[in-house]
Amino acid sequence: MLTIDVTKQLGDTLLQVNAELPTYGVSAIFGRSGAGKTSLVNILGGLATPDTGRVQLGDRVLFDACRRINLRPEQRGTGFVFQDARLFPHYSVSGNLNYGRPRHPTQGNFDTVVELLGLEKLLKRYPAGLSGGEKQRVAIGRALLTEPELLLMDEPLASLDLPRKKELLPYLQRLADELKLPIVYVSHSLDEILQLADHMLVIDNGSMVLNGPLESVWDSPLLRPWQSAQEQSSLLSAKVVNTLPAYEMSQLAVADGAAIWVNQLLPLEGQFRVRVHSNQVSVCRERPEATSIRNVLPVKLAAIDATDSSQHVSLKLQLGNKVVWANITRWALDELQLQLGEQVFAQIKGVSLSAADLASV
Ligand SMILES: Nc1ncnc2c1ncn2[C@@H]1O[C@H](COP(=O)(O)OP(=O)(O)OP(=O)(O)O)[C@@H](O)[C@H]1O
Repeated sequence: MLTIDVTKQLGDTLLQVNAELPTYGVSAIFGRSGAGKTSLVNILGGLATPDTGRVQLGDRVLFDACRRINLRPEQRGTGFVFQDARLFPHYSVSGNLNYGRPRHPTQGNFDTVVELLGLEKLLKRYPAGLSGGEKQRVAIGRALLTEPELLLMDEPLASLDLPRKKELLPYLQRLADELKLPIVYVSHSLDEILQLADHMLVIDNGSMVLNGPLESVWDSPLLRPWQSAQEQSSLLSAKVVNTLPAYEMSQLAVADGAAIWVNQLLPLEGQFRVRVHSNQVSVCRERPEATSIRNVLPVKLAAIDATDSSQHVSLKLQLGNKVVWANITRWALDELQLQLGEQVFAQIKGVSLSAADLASV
């Protein structure tokens, strides 16, 4: 576990976080601009000192105010990747990668990292001739080659334009899948978090609001204020149980006895997280016949929540042991006279589930 129990006064904002993060996979730190995300990762890496509290990675105490322990950044075994790559301009890519490596590096590690980040062809080049995405790959490689026990990434995609973001994301996914190294990943993009994270900590105005496995945090009503109506969604873990190659469709089992079709051809047995946009879910009292919609699922109406729009409500639909949210108009709610606990049918358009809504796990 990475145990964080700290406070720090930041101007008018009091940063106050008491959380445990897993020591595997990617833990996202999410929040608005100015929430305290960077201050928190700086505390983890030893670049900022908390006023009170403790930070412990496994059985190593990195900071303890009471015991006056405060390991220096280089003693903590943490690698840093910032928004901007911060490469040394006068060193080649190879020189940058070798900077900060341990005196007795793990054999084969250099080649593994170079391969993982696709840096083979860049080794002799200099930072001035690299694209933003290439520079970030070198910065990530340099951080990994210090052989850290924890990798801290502070919005590594933030300074890149959309095509570069798309180019770098698969490398980050590979890192997340292949490295046995905990990664703390700061982001204000739920799209990025969906693709990369297993765990999520949400900070608002310095205070921790949510912390837990991605699906449970995603499902929390407390996350709603961060999502516009278009962004509201449910996250379901799912296994591919059937495919129709001729139509490039795959069926994912999302809950006990419930499966949905998506318009992507995915590997059988593959494990995915699928995001279902609440605006793409509608409800019917009776099972529709002869419909073009591929996904018609029996669900139970568990709650009717107000939204920040006077025209819409959010329906919490129990699908086996999972939850799917649907946004419908108040008009439809009144006309259908839906009752809590009632069984209805949820319709989800298969074509509404794009590649960006699927993340392999
Ligand atoms: N050393 C400091 N002294 C005073 N105020 C600070 C200090 N460091 C940060 N702050 C303030 O604390 C708040 C949190 O800053 P921080 O950079 O951690 O937020 P953030 O969530 O990373 O924001 P962004 O997403 O914009 O990078 C901000 O209001 C910032 O102005």
